Amino acid sequence: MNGDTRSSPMQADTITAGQDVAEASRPLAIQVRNLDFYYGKTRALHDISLDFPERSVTGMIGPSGCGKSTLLRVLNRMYDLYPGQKATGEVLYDGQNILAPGVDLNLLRSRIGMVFQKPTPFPMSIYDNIAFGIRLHERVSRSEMDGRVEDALRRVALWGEVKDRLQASATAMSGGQQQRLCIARTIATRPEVILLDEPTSALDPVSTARIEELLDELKTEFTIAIVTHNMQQAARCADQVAFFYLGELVEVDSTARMFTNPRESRTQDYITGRFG
Ligand SMILES: Nc1ncnc2c1ncn2[C@@H]1O[C@H](COP(=O)(O)OP(=O)(O)OP(=O)(O)O)[C@@H](O)[C@H]1O
Repeated sequence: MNGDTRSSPMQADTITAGQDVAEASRPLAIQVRNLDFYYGKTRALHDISLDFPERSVTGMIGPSGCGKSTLLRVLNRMYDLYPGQKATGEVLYDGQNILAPGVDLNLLRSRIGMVFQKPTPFPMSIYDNIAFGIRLHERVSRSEMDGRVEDALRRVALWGEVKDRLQASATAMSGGQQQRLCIARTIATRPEVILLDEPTSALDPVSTARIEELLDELKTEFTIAIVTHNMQQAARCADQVAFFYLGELVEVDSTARMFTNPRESRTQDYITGRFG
């Protein structure tokens, strides 16, 4: 994994079954190939192959327990923190299979950042929440750090709200502010990919709308994968949508096609609310 991966050499020369041709013409940030995932002996993902085009939003939908979060946690090897969990197959990122031994996991997680369902600010100041991740990976001067913190907070439209209280505790912020802070913390380390696991499910509609607007801006620079239970959110935010069912990827296609003319009856049933 080297410095700038924005000009990834990977192209969608092999189009994953069902993947939309327009999406497939973009360079790819991540290619998942024949991925299986096990919690102990239980197989939670079955032979998943899915492309994540660069600088676009991939929405991951499906009923509870179908494996969406599991896949997200594979993409930055978060599962490695838990014994007994195992992934086989390939996840190609920056020309490398990140499931292989010897991958620098700290570096990987700084390149593929993650935002969780519940806002998880560290119990420290707003400033230090952002600075913490940067300090883990880089040595920067105080003035550069000030600039990086300001930039990250501006990107998530928080700067105006917090610039006069950067030393206040992050845990005293509202839920919506905390989630934007967590996104700022993630982008401050300059990742290429941002994984979001139901990032707005604990937020009110106004905070949700702000995060969705933010995603629209962030996708000009970052590759985004978002797990959501909210069909409207997937329709509003995603460029392509992947539908999972019982650990399998049923289909993936452009958002427009997925919500108007899905190929599979299971997808149709799910998006029209017949189950899940
Ligand atoms: N730590 C774990 N140990 C054992 N099985 C697990 C664990 N975490 C998840 N599973 C199982 O793996 C499957 C996929 O779970 P996962 O959380 O990925 O689904 P999901 O689609 O994200 O669900 P939800 O929408 O409810 O968050 C489920 O059958 C779940 O019970």
